[in-house]
Amino acid sequence: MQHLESISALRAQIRDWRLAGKRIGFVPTMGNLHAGHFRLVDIARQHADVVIASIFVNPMQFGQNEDLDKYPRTLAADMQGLTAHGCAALFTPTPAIMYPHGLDVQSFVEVPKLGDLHCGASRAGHFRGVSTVVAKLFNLVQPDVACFGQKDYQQLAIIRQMVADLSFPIEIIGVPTERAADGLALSSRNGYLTAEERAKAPALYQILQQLKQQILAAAAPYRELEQNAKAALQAAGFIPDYLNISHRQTLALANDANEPKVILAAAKLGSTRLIDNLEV
Ligand SMILES: Nc1ncnc2c1ncn2[C@@H]1O[C@H](COP(=O)(O)OP(=O)(O)OP(=O)(O)O)[C@@H](O)[C@H]1O
Ligand SMILES: CC(C)(CO)[C@@H](O)C(=O)[O-]
Ligand code: BAL
Repeated sequence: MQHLESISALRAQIRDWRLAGKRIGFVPTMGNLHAGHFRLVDIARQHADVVIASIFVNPMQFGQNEDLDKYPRTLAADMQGLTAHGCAALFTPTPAIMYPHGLDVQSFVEVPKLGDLHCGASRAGHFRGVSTVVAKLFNLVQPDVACFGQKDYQQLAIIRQMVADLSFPIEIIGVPTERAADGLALSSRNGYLTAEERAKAPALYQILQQLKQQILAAAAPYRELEQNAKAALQAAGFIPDYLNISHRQTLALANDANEPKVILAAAKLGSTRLIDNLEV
C-alpha cells in the first residue's frame, strides 16, 4: 500500500491511476480503524479498480470541549488493516497541509438545514467541519465512488446533499452499520468506555429496536414514544442528548405513519458520546 503524506504525492498517484484508466474508490476516515471501516474498503473495492483511504483527524469538526486531543491515533495498526483489505493507498495529511492558513480564515462548505438538526444542534459547527473537509478531500482525490457508513446517518445524508448541490461527479455509497455481537455499533469512541459502561452500551440499540416495534404498532404518538425511549435510556445509565423519530430524507421530525422514517439517537455513557440509528 502506498502511503501518501503530501498533496503532490497524492496528485501524482491519482494522475497515474487516471492515465491507466482506473476507476477510483475513496474511503475517508479519522483512523483508529475497526471492522466497520474495513467493510467500507471492501465495499469500495467492489465498485472501483483501486481504493484509497484517508486518515485525518479533522480539527474543524471538533468542538472546543470535545476529544480532538485524545482521539485515538493508531496509524501503524490502521495501515496493516488497510493493506490486508487490499487498499491501494492511504493519504494522511496534517492539519497544516489541509488548513495552511489556519481554521479561522479557511473557506468552508455548509449544508443548510440538514446540518443544523440533531448532532448539528448539539455540536455547533460540527457538520460545517465535516462538509468542508470532505469537499476538500473530494477535490484532492477526485474519486469516482466514495463510501460512508450508515452509522453516521445524518453525516451520510449531508454528504449526499452536498454532492448533489455542488455537482460532484462522485457516486456515494452508504454502507450498513457494522455491530459488535451484542448490537453495539462499532465506533472508534467505544474505546473510551470502561468495562462497566461497555456492559451497558448495548441498551442503546436495544431501545431503538423496541421503539421501532412501538412505532410499527402505532402504540402512541411519536413524541410520547420518544420521551418514553429517552426515559428508558436514562434508566439504562445513559444521559440522552437526542432521540428523534425523523424523516429519512429531510431528517425533520416525523409525525405521519406513512413517512419513510429513521430513529436517530445520541447519548452519553459516562464521558463517551455514542450515536446510533435505526430505519423504521
Ligand atoms: N460501525 C460502523 N459501520 C459502518 N461504517 C462505520 C462504522 N463506524 C464508522 N463508520 C464509517 O467510517 C467512516 C469514518 O468514520 P470515523 O473515522 O469517524 O470512525 P468512527 O468509528 O465513526 O469514529 P467516531 O467514534 O469518531 O464516530 C465514516 O463514513 C463512518 O460512518
Ligand atoms: C467523514 C469524516 C472522515 C470526515 O472527517 C469523519 O466525519 C468520519 O470519520 O466520519
Ligand atoms: N464519525 C463521526 C465523526 C465525528 O464525530 O467527528
